[in-house]
This record gives sequence, C-alpha cells and structure tokens, in this order.
Amino acid sequence: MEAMLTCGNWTQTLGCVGKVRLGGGGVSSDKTVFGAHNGLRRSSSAGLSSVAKELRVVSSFRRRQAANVGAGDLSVRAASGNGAAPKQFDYDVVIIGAGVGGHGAALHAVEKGLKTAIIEGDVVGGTCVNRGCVPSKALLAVSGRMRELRDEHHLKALGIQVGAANFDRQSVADHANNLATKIRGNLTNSMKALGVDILTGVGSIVAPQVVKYGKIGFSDKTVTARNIIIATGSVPFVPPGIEVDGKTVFTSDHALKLEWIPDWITIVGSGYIGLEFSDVYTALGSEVTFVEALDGLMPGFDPEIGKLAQRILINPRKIDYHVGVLAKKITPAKDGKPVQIELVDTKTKEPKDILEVDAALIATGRSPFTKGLGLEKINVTTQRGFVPVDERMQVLDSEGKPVPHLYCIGDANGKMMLAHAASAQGISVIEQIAGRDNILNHNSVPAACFTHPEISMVGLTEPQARALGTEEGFKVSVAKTSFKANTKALAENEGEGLAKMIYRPDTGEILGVHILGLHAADLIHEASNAIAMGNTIRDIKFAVHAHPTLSEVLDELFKAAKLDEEHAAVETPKEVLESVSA
Ligand SMILES: Cc1cc2nc3c(=O)[nH]c(=O)nc-3n(C[C@H](O)[C@H](O)[C@H](O)COP(=O)(O)OP(=O)(O)OC[C@H]3O[C@@H](n4cnc5c(N)ncnc54)[C@H](O)[C@@H]3O)c2cc1C
Ligand SMILES: NC(=O)c1ccc[n+]([C@@H]2O[C@H](COP(=O)([O-])OP(=O)(O)OC[C@H]3O[C@@H](n4cnc5c(N)ncnc54)[C@H](O)[C@@H]3O)[C@@H](O)[C@H]2O)c1
Repeated sequence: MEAMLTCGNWTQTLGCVGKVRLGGGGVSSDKTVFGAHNGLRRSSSAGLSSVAKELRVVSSFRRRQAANVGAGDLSVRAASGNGAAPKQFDYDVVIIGAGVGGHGAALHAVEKGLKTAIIEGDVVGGTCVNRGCVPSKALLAVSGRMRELRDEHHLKALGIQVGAANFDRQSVADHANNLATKIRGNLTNSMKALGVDILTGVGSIVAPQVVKYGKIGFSDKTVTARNIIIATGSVPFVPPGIEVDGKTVFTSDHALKLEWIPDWITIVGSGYIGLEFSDVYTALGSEVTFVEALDGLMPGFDPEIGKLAQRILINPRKIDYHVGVLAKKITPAKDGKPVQIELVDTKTKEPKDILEVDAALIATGRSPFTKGLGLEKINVTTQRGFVPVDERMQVLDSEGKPVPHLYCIGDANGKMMLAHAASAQGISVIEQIAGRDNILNHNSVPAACFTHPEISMVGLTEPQARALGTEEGFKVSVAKTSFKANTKALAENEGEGLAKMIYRPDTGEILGVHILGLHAADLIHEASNAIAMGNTIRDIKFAVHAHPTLSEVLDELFKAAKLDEEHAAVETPKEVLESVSA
C-alpha cells in the first residue's frame, strides 16, 4: 500500500504501514492492521523547555574538545567519495532535522563542547513548533477560555456574571500562527547564539559518517561528521482510500490553520490529535462525530481513565461516535455535495454506514519521515519506515548490529512520538557521545492530552501492569484519589477528576500513574520524576505538599497505597502479643 503524505513543503510517497502498537513500556500488543504509529500513552511539551535550556547552556557554554570524545582535527576536509568512512571530520555531530529532537540534541552537544551542525530541509522547529504541540496548544487555550466563559452553570456557582462570550476565528488562528513563529524564532536564535551551524537543505547519508545536503534543485554540499543523528520526524498518516484535499478533508497540518469552522466534522481516530481537536471544535461551535477503528474510544488510555474521559469529555458535548469501524473511503465535498465517508466493520470489512458531513479530520497516527535518507547505503533497513534503534538510540543495521556513530531520535524511530521524548533521546545520545553511558527510561516519560480537563499519564496502564505482574510473578495493586476531595479543585469549582496509581505492594515501585482533572498535565511530573529517580512510594509518601494545592491529589494518592510491609508492621505486635500470652 502506498499513501501520499506531505511534510511542510514536501510531498513524498511512503509505504503504508502494518500494525497499531497499543501501549508502550514493558507490555505491548500488536492489534489491527491500519496506520503507522507508535504506542498511545504519552506526551507533553518540549522544545518549549528550550528557553530554560538556553539559559543553562549560555551560562556554561565554553567550546572545548572533550578528551573522551576524540573529536580529532576539526578543520574542513573533503569527504571520501568511495563509501569508506573519513578519517577526519568537519563536525563532531551532524544532526539531520531541526525539530525539537534535533534542537535538544544540538543544544546539549554545544554544552558538551562538541562542534555541531544541524541540517534542516524545511523550517526550524519541525512538527511540534510549526504543525503540532505549539499551535495546537494555542487553539486549546482558546477552547478552555471559551468553555469557561460559556459555562453559565460553572460561572454562576462562583458568583460571576458575564455577557455572551464570542470569538473571532481569524484572530484565534493568528494567535496560533504567531505563537509558532515566536517559538520558531526562539529555537533558531538559541542555536545560532550558541554556535550551532544551521545548514539549509535536505540531508542524506552518502557513506558512513558522510552527509550531503542541499536545497532541492541546487547542487549538494558534503560534510563529514564523527557522529550523525537522524532526527527527521514524522508526517500525518492517511490511510489508503481517503482523499485529502486540504479544505474539507484534511489532517492536523491543515486543521491547525483554522481556516474555517465546520458545523459538523467527522474526526477519524480518537487518539491524542482526535481528542484535542474535538475539544477545540466543540468549544468553537462544531458538532463532532468520531470514527474509531478499535472497539472503544481512546483505546490507548488506561481503560478506567478512558471511561471517565468519555463521561466528562465526550458525553456532555455535541459529540457522537462510531467505534469498531474503519473509514474505508472518504471523498471531499464537491459540486455542492458534502464530504462522504464510507464506514466498514474493522473486523469483517462489511459495509456499516455512510456519513455525510461538512468536513473530515484524519487523525489516524503518523508515519516516520525517513525516505531518501540513504540508509540503504549503509545497510540499514527501515521497519514500516521507522529507523530501528537499540536502547541507546544507536541505529541497527540489517543484521541487528549497531552502526557505529549513527543514532536516530524522535518520531523517526517510533519509540515514543512525543516532543519531549525526542528531545530527551537527543540529550541521552549526546551524553553517550561525550563519553557517559546513558539510557533513557522511556517508562518515566510522561504524556498529556491537553483537553479540558487534561489527561496525563506515565508508565504502564493497569492492564499492562497486570499482564507484566502475571508474566514476572508479582502482585499489582491500585490506589485512587478523587479531585472531589481536593480543596483547591473545589475552590475552582473543578472537582471532576481522578488520579490512579498502579504499583507493586511488595516493593513500593510505582508502575504507572494516570490523572484526569484540572492541570493534570502539570501534576504528572511528581510521579514521572519519582519513576525516573527510582523512588518508591515509601520514599515519597511522607513528602509534604502545600495546602491547598492540586498537588495534594497526588499526596493523597501516595498515602492511599497499601504496601505489604505496612500490613506486616500492623500484624507484628499482634503476633508478638499472642506469642507472649501463649
Ligand atoms: C497536532 C499535533 C499536536 C502535538 N502535540 C504534542 C504535544 O502537545 N506534546 C508532545 O509532546 N508532542 C506533541 N506532538 C508530537 C510532536 O510534535 C512530535 O513528537 C515531535 O515533533 C517529534 O519531534 P522530532 O524532532 O522527532 O521530529 P519533527 O518535529 O517532525 O522534526 C523533524 C524535522 O526534520 C526535518 N527533516 C526531515 N527530513 C529531513 C532531511 N532529510 N533533511 C533535513 N531535514 C529533514 C523536517 O523538516 C522537520 O523540521 C503533536 C503532534 C501533532 C501532529
Ligand atoms: N498532547 C500530545 O502529546 C499529542 C497531541 C497530538 C499528537 N501527539 C502525538 O502525535 C501522534 C499522532 O497522533 P494521532 O492522534 O494521530 O495518533 P494516535 O496513535 O494517538 O491515535 C490514532 C487513532 O486512530 C485510530 N485509527 C487508526 N486508523 C484508523 C482508521 N482507518 N479508521 C478509524 N480509526 C483509525 C487508532 O485506533 C487510534 O485510536 C501520537 O503518537 C501522539 O503521540 C501527541
């Protein structure tokens, strides 16, 4: 199968992909054949932390040649044209792709004193800044305000009266676009200021440690690099049979421009993009119909959180849905006819329904953008387009052996399609290049869906944890707390929400935390940091939280956990008493 996909100004043909991998971390299951994407568990923002990184880097920036890197003589030399690796290098590190992954790696590389270049074929910032996290969060900020201002019941409960709230579509669109421009500028300036060479053009590998780049239609230039990092990201995946015209049938790339607000829109796919856009569209007045291939909405979330999300984010809104169906064919609106969507049963492929709507947003996952990278020249075979890597992000060749000095980070390796994961992988790679072994614990990487209220998560879902427990022979327990008992949430009149922790009662290890509620995206970090640091519940349950804050939801959660040793502590005196009285 082949699908035409666009990335920024480019168009490419990508092989359509096989399996949907649900969940990540320790347990996963391959289900249903449609679409290319990774696990559906995680996220948040990343290139955005670049400002903080920038400050850190500026203060410590001192270009040095790390002895353990062995960067060699860095003066410019001609690359070997015979496929052999060069002996001397123009750069310590060349990164292909200036998205948030590439940016994170570049900044960390200069901090480590590595001579660094980044090659970008479109615009700096990649998906997250230009077509992803940044503009979508700007639209979601408007969605949140509109919801609040139009929720009479909520405002009345707080004693507030306001007139009818309204919005200007173009100004909302401008807000999203302006924010992307601003953050793009920040990213570009941070790299320039620190001495990262930004090379413009499409990069590809011509031999080990040799990269050529150039603008399409112009002659290529060649650079040699001791280490190459592929960070070429991803593009929307459009299943075969769906015709995207960019006007009435579109992907997130188009939707973020908010060129119009359809009265009725079908969103194909109820993952992150589908859910976030349903929040935006319903706040701005659209009716939404979800089409989801798997048997329930939001199939990648912890099932209990998914159910609650359906009760809070779907049922009370102008949203209906069809689950267990594939959008087999979608035809854009033409000649006065609406968009036509033919649905078939996912399992039997029997025709189920035909929808006629004003617009369709295709949110069915993303495909790696790795074609034309020249990987075949160095014996690397992509898997469904993804670059195979080991736990250190080192690229694996066709025999499964690590290719020396070649790494791949971010969406292009498909491990976890999140901005901050891309950036964290980049930093981890640079640490290794600088001589310090580093393996990113992906189970500690949080994710968030920025709906109102937000959903966040880290680690395993309950079914994943239980499956792992069965496999490895340990008991799994679950603790829960509600936002309804939290003073701050109630003061805000935002008591709907749940926090859930999955853990090992024998060791106190936190296996996963899932939150649905006000500011869940910010709250998750106490749990993700605990997992990253290897802290157990025992370590954090006595940590003090300010009152009244939302963080007390997590405080309660940690305190609600029942560890085996605590049962033992209660039982021991009884046993002692019995033995004494006997
Ligand atoms: C609508 C939407 C919302 C999202 N929201 C969030 C969110 O809130 N939080 C979150 O964590 N994640 C979010 N994501 C996911 C996030 O955007 C991606 O995970 C992240 O951008 C991946 O970063 P990357 O550096 O791997 O790739 P990209 O950001 O895709 O960057 C890759 C760059 O490489 C360039 N490139 C590609 N090939 C070449 C080549 N051969 N030569 C030179 N340059 C090349 C591209 O032009 C691009 O600039 C969202 C995604 C979408 C679509
Ligand atoms: N807040 C965030 O962090 C955020 C926001 C947006 C996107 N993202 C990232 O972008 C990536 C892509 O997001 P996404 O929502 O497109 O993908 P996704 O993988 O999150 O969800 C895709 C959904 O589409 C369904 N699907 C696939 N093919 C289908 C078909 N033919 N018909 C009907 N349903 C179908 C899948 O079952 C799944 O539920 C994600 O991996 C996510 O990590 C993150």
